[in-house]
Amino acid sequence: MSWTAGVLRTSWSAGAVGANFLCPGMAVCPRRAAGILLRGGWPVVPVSKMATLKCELIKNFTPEKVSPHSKISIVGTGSVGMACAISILLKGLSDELALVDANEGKLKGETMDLQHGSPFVKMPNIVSSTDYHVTANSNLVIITAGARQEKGETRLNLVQRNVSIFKLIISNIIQHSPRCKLIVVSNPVDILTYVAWKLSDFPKNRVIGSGCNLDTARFRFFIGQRLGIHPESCHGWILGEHGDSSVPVWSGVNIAGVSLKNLHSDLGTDKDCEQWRNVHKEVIASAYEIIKRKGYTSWAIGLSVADLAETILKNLRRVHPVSTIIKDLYGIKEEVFLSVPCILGENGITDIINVDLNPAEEVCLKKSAETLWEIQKNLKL
Ligand SMILES: NC(=O)C1=CN([C@@H]2O[C@H](COP(=O)(O)OP(=O)(O)OC[C@H]3O[C@@H](n4cnc5c(N)ncnc54)[C@H](O)[C@@H]3O)[C@@H](O)[C@H]2O)C=CC1
Ligand SMILES: CC(=O)C(=O)O
Repeated sequence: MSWTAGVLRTSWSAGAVGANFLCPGMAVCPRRAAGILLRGGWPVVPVSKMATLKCELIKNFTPEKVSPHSKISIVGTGSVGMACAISILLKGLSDELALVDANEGKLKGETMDLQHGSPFVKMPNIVSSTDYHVTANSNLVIITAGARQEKGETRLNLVQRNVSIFKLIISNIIQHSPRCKLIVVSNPVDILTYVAWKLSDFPKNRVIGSGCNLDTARFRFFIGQRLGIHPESCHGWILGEHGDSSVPVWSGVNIAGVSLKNLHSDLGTDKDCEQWRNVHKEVIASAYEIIKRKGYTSWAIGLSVADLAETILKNLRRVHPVSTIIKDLYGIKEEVFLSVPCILGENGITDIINVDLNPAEEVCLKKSAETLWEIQKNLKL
């Protein structure tokens, strides 16, 4: 591990270690460089001693130039960013993970803490810096930086503070990774995905909001709780705005292809004697409840973002409810981002699944779009 030129780095390949600990060219035979001292915050040790042991242990075949093939960067190392980081590390999704945050002390602490877990994960490099050069050539950049809700505060209330932060972040990301895919997580996520799309000038397929991926996970969890079935086997979708005006698609809820609506026609309506619509109310209340109790939400969003990252990096073409521009769908005329089921792969969002919404669901979606547009149209980007 080393802290040089503002980058905190771990690196295990022969060439990279040589380059980090010694000067270029020394990886082949560090013995020659006896007497040169290490730089950058580390104890000054005569290189000859360390190099001798390394030379005894390792016969280097070829100096290795390391360039990551599947690099993920996370901007914002707060509760959400670190939950994303650990979930990605545990899945072994990328060969380099870069972390950026404005708070240098916290960034260093979080990076060191993750690096010390390296023996238990299969990712060679964990790097971090307050400078975005550390994110260079990322395949995927995940943005979790910004203000979070206080107890009882709505997501939409965060918009102005986080738009200002995004102006700085997006210009830096596109400078260093002009071909990356972006996953926006910071709230209000649908509006900030629009902001990221506008500021980056990226094609729409490469700007993805985590959107209702989390709401849908919560929906499946609560359905599973009621039925005593693992959430993985409970199928159902929440679409629209992440959070308060999200839309549950009751007609699509099924277990093993058996439609719950066919079994119980009042499902999701106020006439329902079992009040299944409370499941959706619980989904909406979840974030407020968790924030009241622990101050923030983190684990479920981290796991759900890692699931999106896996689909993208492995080009799995799985379908996820993520936020994308839905102008001209469902009669929506404005440039708003809302969640619909999208096919994801190495090019980001390649296709959208046409969901047959009933008139009431379509009205709800349009209402969300209007609410978001009312805020978006006044944003100064
Ligand atoms: N879309 C979703 O489903 C969810 C979204 N969120 C949102 O994620 C965001 C982050 O939440 P937490 O991690 O709990 O907040 P946090 O306060 O723990 O972390 C935010 C981090 O952003 C950093 N930051 C602030 N300005 C920055 C800048 N200009 N450049 C780089 N870093 C900067 C801060 O130093 C801090 O480390 C919030 O907007 C929250 O509402 C949270 C949970 C779920
Ligand atoms: C905070 C937030 O957006 C959530 O947990 O749903």
